Amino acid sequence: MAGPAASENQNFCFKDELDAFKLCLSPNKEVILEHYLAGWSGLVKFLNRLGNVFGFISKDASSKIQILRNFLNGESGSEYFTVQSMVKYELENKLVDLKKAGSHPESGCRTLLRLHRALRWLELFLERLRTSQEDGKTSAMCAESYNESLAQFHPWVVRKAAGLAFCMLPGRLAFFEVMNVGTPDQVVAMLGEALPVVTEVYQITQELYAKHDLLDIP
Ligand SMILES: CCCCCCCCCCCCC/C=C/[C@@H](O)[C@H](COP(=O)(O)O)NC(=O)CCCCCCCCCCCCCCC
Repeated sequence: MAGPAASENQNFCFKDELDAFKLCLSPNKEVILEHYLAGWSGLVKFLNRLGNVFGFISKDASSKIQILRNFLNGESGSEYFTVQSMVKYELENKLVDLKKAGSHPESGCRTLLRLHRALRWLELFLERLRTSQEDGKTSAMCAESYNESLAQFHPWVVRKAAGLAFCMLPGRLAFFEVMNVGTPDQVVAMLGEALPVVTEVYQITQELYAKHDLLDIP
């Protein structure tokens, strides 16, 4: 947005947040955890701008980001440089509860899997947003994306709460304004650029987790 509104919104632009996901792929296509978490932090920041009703969602995401940051800043931090090195390290050292929750209820692998599943929701939602018509309903786009992805991993009460929260989402134009990227055309163009990156990060992680049989860890 040009003019005075731009300065009010100065310290937030959705494009910067998605750029973190661009940074998170290393030259040999490994996922750099620090940037992956920066990407998620940006999304949480955006969610907080949408209002308090999303607080229970952003709290859960923040606490998972924090768990992973603690590993990254901890004494074995270098093992957590990429998602690939994290998986290798935690599996080799038996730091993951693979079948049922036991002595490692908050492993890096388990925690990242929750964010990874949410990234699929993001991918579906952004694609709907990108291709939506002027009168498109963000709440419906959000609910459809959720039902096709994350919902299958959530118990009834979480699905119910999420469904109620989605109803509070602003309409398409107001939503674009919160993103603070520019005109609707510019938002659509930005989404078109950002989506392939989100997709690639998702797919690389998905293949890694599938290869190690980690997609169902409790
Ligand atoms: C724009 C609207 C945002 C809607 C967000 C859609 C996702 C809805 C997720 C509802 C999660 C409810 C909170 C509870 C979750 C946990 O139970 C559950 C399982 O964890 P556990 O195994 O440790 O118990 N946690 C999760 O599945 C992780 C959820 C992480 C959600 C992160 C959502 C960030 C949303 C960022 C919005 C960005 C929108 C960008 C659009 C341009």
